[in-house]
Amino acid sequence: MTKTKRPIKSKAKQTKPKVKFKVSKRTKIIFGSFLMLFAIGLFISFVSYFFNWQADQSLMANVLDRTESSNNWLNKFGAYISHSFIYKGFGISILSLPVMLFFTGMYLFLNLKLFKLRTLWFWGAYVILWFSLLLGFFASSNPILGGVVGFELNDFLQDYIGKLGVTLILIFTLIIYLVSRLHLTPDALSKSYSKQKKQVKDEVSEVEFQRKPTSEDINKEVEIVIHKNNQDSTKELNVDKDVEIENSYSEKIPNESKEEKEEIDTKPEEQDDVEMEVETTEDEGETDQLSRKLVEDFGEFDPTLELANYRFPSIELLKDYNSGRGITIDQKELEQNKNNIVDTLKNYKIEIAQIKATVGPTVTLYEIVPEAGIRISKIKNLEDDIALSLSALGIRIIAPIPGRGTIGIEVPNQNPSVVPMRSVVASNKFQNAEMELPIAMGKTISNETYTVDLAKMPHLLMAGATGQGKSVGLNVILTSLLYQKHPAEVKFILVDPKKVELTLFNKIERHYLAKLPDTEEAIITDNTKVIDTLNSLCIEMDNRYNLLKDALVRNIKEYNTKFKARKLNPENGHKFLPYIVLVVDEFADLIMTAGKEVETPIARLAQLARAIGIHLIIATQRPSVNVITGMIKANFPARMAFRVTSKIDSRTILDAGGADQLIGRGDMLFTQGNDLIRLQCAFVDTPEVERITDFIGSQKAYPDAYLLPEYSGEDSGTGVDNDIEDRDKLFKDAAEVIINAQQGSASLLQRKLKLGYNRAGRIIDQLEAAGIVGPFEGSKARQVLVPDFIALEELLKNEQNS
Ligand SMILES: Nc1ncnc2c1ncn2[C@@H]1O[C@H](COP(=O)(O)OP(=O)(O)OP(=O)(O)O)[C@@H](O)[C@H]1O
Repeated sequence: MTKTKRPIKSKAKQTKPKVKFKVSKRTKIIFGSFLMLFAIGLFISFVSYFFNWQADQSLMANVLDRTESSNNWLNKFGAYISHSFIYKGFGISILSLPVMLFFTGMYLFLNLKLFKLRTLWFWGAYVILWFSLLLGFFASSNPILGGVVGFELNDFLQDYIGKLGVTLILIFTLIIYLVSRLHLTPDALSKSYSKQKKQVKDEVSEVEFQRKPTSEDINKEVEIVIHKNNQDSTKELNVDKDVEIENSYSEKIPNESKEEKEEIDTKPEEQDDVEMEVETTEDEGETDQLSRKLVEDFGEFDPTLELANYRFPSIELLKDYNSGRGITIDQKELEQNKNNIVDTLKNYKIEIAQIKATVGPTVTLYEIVPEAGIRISKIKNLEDDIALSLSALGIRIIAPIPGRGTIGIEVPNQNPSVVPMRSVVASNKFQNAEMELPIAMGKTISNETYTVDLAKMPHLLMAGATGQGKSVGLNVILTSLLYQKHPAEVKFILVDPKKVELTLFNKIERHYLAKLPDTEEAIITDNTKVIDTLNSLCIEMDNRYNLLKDALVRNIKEYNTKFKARKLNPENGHKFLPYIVLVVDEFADLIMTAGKEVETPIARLAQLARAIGIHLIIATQRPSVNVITGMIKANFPARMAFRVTSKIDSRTILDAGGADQLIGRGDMLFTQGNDLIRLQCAFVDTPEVERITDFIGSQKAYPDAYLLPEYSGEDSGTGVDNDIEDRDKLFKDAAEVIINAQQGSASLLQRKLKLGYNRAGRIIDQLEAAGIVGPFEGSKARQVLVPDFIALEELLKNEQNS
């Protein structure tokens, strides 16, 4: 996308340089050197004027007389020009003029970009005028300090606003200069103070470190290295520390010096070549400069600022089901199972070389290494016999375990332990997860917390027979996100045809939920609303793609980074984009009632929405092929299967058996497209979710839920029908806005009346039908056919009468 866009942009600019660079390089060098020399001459004559100005006063009347001479180092010319600029002009502040001229000359001489001089000249003139006014105010008796301009200006101003007024003007204009030119805001001052303090501190501590590393330093070192590099030994520390210091050093400096470096790098190129490349860099330079300046002034854009005081729910809101008890290992049970497995296999003449057990929360994995020459398929076929001999449900044989070279037999524990949500949320793995949308799903068979990134999945299909843990699973996903993501960063769209499962999330509507404009409830329980919402989400997707295209980025992460760095202008429609997670409970129900109408937008979203941060989670009790169609399945690589009732269902959801042999209560199989992992889903109960949503709901919220674009069905939007009854409520307001601005555009209505794109478009159509705006004219705004409000009133009155 980037590659194709750039040439177009530069092509458009190709016409410009021809006009801009008409002055040849040679002319520039000649003119530049003239300016520099002239500036030097001017400076010399100004300086010498200060010593001779009184003597030269009398000379001014007959400058052209050859017999007269002046003490000015540039003789009569110097005396005359200095007199005009200093005495009759701006006083000593005019000394800046030769400096500015010199720089201009230098820029021309070196063929640098002249646009940078605009600021120099503007602020140079500002300084000259300000000093002239200041010196005219304080030193009016000495005419060469403030010059005639300074004196007269003071005189003029004092006649109207008095001395105090002039003083205030001087102070105010000084503030303007300090803030706008030197960026000296109180914030910046305190920042630079603390930065300097930190730098001094760092230097001191570095010196101390080099002199004599204390034990504390070494500890710190260990921490840092472990953080960066997971598998290191203490011996390597010193080496790593060096790397560390170097890294931080080179990380610290560049931000500013990078700029310089870039400039230095580009210089030689610029001198040699005035073609396209020069233009492109100039363009980028300008945007970069502007965004850098904005970031310097205001810092990076912080999407969480509107709810800056938002507090994340604390872990205390979750219950500790095991209250300190870990997984209990029943040695007797382990021994018994082992013997049973060995004996059963022996009955079929399968000798075992080695056996090892890993105890998980719900199942124990026995890994066996059979004697050489035993066929794996033979063991696989004994699944039922082993189950019988162990008299246990839910035995699963994994032959072989990928990557381990062993055969696994999963045997359910007699006393399975619950995996509390609290324990997974508190785990380091989840807390330090560097993921966009981290989810703490539960624990693996080896009792490790299992976290996944929803953004990477990118969509999840969830199935399980009734009562096997789907709703708990959905709550685990949602609460994981609530524990990690600020309301500005993620929004949920919840579809709950059962009307009971997700209602608790109603309380966080204005924090975390997204909904269609003009709807009361954010949680969707009505199937027709689902269709509207899905279509609206498709519009949101298209809008987001346009924004991404415009920003020349490939995905939402890059887009948001660019937006935070203030490189995207909000006035062009750019905004921080939160992730959107659509959760559909009971998908089968939806497909039964709405069929294709739901399937098409879901499939479309699933195919395209990953890059723009829309992720789908679909849960169903009945994973039959008419519910999870091929089209849907192909676009949902991540699957989460709780216990299902038949092998066929397991195949539909996982493309493999196994889900029918799970033991329920959160026991599940999870795949992201490759390996199947058996997990025990974390458990979060309704009262816990309620506590979390209460906690969030009691805090300050946004004025409304995140509004999705309006979608109003297929029959609206395009037809131009002048039916007064059917007109939008805001029709008249919209007409007034359009007439006031004399510009017929939907985006104007969107901005002024805060409408969705579709609604604004529909109103424009109605305005066209009513004869208030003209027809669509491509990229141009529509013509406004009504000149003023009186004409509008008349038109509307006539309509009503007719
Ligand atoms: N991860 C888990 N750990 C322990 N127990 C669980 C877990 N998940 C579910 N359970 C138990 O199973 C019960 C039913 O779970 P859940 O309500 O999630 O089922 P479901 O699949 O949503 O059923 P339905 O489709 O009928 O709504 C829970 O009340 C709980 O007792």
